[in-house]
Amino acid sequence: MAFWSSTSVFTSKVPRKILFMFTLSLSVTYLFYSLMSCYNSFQFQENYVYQGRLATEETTFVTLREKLYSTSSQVYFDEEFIERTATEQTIAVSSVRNSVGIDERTSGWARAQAATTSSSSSKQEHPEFSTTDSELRRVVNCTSDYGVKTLPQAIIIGVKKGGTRALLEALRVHPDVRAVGNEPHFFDRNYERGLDWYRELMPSTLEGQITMEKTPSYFVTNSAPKRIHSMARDIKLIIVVRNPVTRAISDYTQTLSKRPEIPTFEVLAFKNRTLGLIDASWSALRIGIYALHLESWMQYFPLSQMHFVSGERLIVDPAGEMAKVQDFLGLKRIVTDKHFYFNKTKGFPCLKKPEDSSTPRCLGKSKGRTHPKIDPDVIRRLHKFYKPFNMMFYQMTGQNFQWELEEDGNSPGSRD
Ligand SMILES: Nc1ncnc2c1ncn2[C@@H]1O[C@H](COP(=O)(O)OS(=O)(=O)O)[C@@H](OP(=O)(O)O)[C@H]1O
Repeated sequence: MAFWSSTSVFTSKVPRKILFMFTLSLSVTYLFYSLMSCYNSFQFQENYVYQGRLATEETTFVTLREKLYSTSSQVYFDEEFIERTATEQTIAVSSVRNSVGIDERTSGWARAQAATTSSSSSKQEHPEFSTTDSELRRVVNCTSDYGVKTLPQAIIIGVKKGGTRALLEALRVHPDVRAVGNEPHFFDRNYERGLDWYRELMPSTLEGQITMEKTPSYFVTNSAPKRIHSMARDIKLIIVVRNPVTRAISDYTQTLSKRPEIPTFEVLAFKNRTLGLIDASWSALRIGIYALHLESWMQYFPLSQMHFVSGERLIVDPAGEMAKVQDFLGLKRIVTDKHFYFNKTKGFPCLKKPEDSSTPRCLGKSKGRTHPKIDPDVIRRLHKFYKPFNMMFYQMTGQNFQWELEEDGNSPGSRD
């Protein structure tokens, strides 16, 4: 009672103006602390980045971005994990899943989408995201809307089974690269959906970041060069090439894993085996006639806008190939040998995991399949078949990929 009477005396004596100022200052203080809390989350996030990966680098805006996105790149690298988890790019998945031709990745993505109700809940399933620290969760909310969606400035256009996934996932480690996780197939299967649809699939980027995608079938799609050129004549094109014989076997192995009833490689490779007539219309063989496909691209793009990655070297020297790709894209050489290690079980290089994570960063089971044993005579004949086309390709690109030295078919990455 005494309290109430003294309060009313106080309010009657203190001018309303002062009371108003007092309330206002309280509100401003509250707002200030709220903002500070969000800012602290950023700081927490930054420290979190550099403890594990780039401890020697200065903490800059670029490196902050790296962590903001590095969690997603690491998640996408493991395709089994993709099947269980939808991450920030679920938007892309939901738009694409009904339209994109179903390959093993896409179906995995679709399952992930169906299995999860929201990206934030799925993030919590992952050890990286399962922290109970509310600060970390808040920073995700504070920053998830940053950036704008732009059409890609660089595309990995081929080749199927060349090592395109390994390249894209290694590139995604770079803080200035943001890429779509799955294959949009815009310029071959979804072109009628329009550029706005395509742009919507892209992840948001901040200034200075490159938007990328990979769809290996573009390289062998007749209409793709013209379509891509009409979207962006200055686009950068990356093509990962691999010994066409090994590539064909890899392609066949993939089909065989889905349809075990198909004829043998030896049967499919020939129109008439006795006459030695190779069936170049079989897509597994046709894709490997690189010179033929490259010709269509050269009608629209100068060679200076194309970069050829050796699929073989990407396995034996991933850092070396990454240095050249980063140079081509005008990026700082941030992805280096310290990001890779050779995983003996997998038989391939994998990305090093951050110190605080137990998540493996090797590609999933659909990469690095054991190839069936192919008759050595067929392999010899295929090498002979490809030789002139390979020579032409070396001439066109000014690069010798030395596939003629691998006549036994045992090139890097072939698990025969
Ligand atoms: N680091 C690493 N890990 C696993 N696999 C690797 C890696 N680097 C290159 N490769 C080779 O990539 C081949 C698959 O190529 P793509 O990713 O282009 O295939 S796809 O077109 O997207 O289906 C795949 O072919 P196969 O070995 O025949 O499965 C691999 O040889």
